[in-house]
Amino acid sequence: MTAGLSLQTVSYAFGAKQALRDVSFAVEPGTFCALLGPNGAGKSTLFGLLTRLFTTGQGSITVAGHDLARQPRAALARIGVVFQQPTLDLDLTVRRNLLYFAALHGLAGREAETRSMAALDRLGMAERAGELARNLNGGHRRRMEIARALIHRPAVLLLDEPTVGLDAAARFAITDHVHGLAASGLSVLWATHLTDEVRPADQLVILHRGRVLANGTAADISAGKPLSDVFLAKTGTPA
Ligand SMILES: Nc1ncnc2c1ncn2[C@@H]1O[C@H](COP(=O)(O)OP(=O)(O)OP(=O)(O)O)[C@@H](O)[C@H]1O
Repeated sequence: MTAGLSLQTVSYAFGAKQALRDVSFAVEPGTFCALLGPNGAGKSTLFGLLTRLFTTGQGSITVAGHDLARQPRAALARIGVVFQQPTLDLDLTVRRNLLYFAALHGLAGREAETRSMAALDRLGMAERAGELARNLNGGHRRRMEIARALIHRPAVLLLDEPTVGLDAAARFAITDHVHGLAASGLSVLWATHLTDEVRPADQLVILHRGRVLANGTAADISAGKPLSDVFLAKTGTPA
């Protein structure tokens, strides 16, 4: 069992539509894992299961050693999530947004303040703490959401296509920051359909039609070829 994230033979169906089939992989602490799949591959369904938006009786998921079905509170307490759709209060300052989230985790006073500022600092956002969220550009709003997801000190960070809608510079900055978070010990699961967000040393899980087609380091899977070519060959779909 890993201290990070582990899935064993996880399946899920929406009625007759099988969205995930026997999905198994683990993300160790200190690892950036890119979950690469075309639209409809099952990435959002997987995130729904990891956050208990849905539950399944097929297979098991553990987070930092806690079984998600049997110890959901303990498991969810170790997960930080950045959803595809932004969920910020634009009329509050950056700092207030984080403090509200800290309160949801039972943190208040100086502890909440210290953790919020530390999380902002990790994302290079400390000097923006007093600004209204509305006045930030898309990249900085995303960074703020990532900072917010770190306040309760999760072991596992989930990000569902976090760079959608951002320009190239903001995409690069965020990808870089999150690689840094993985290097500092987090297990990061980063869902994307963009091969250029994956680095050779990253763990790569290719998901297609609900199945894991490959799981290894990106360098091993691409074997010297462009990852987009490998992806096309494996899935029949351009990345
Ligand atoms: N509520 C639902 N009811 C029925 N089928 C669904 C539902 N949600 C998703 N699906 C189907 O399950 C499969 C996996 O969808 P999912 O949204 O998880 O893929 P995805 O990889 O996240 O794609 P995207 O990048 O478009 O969000 C798809 O075939 C999709 O049509």
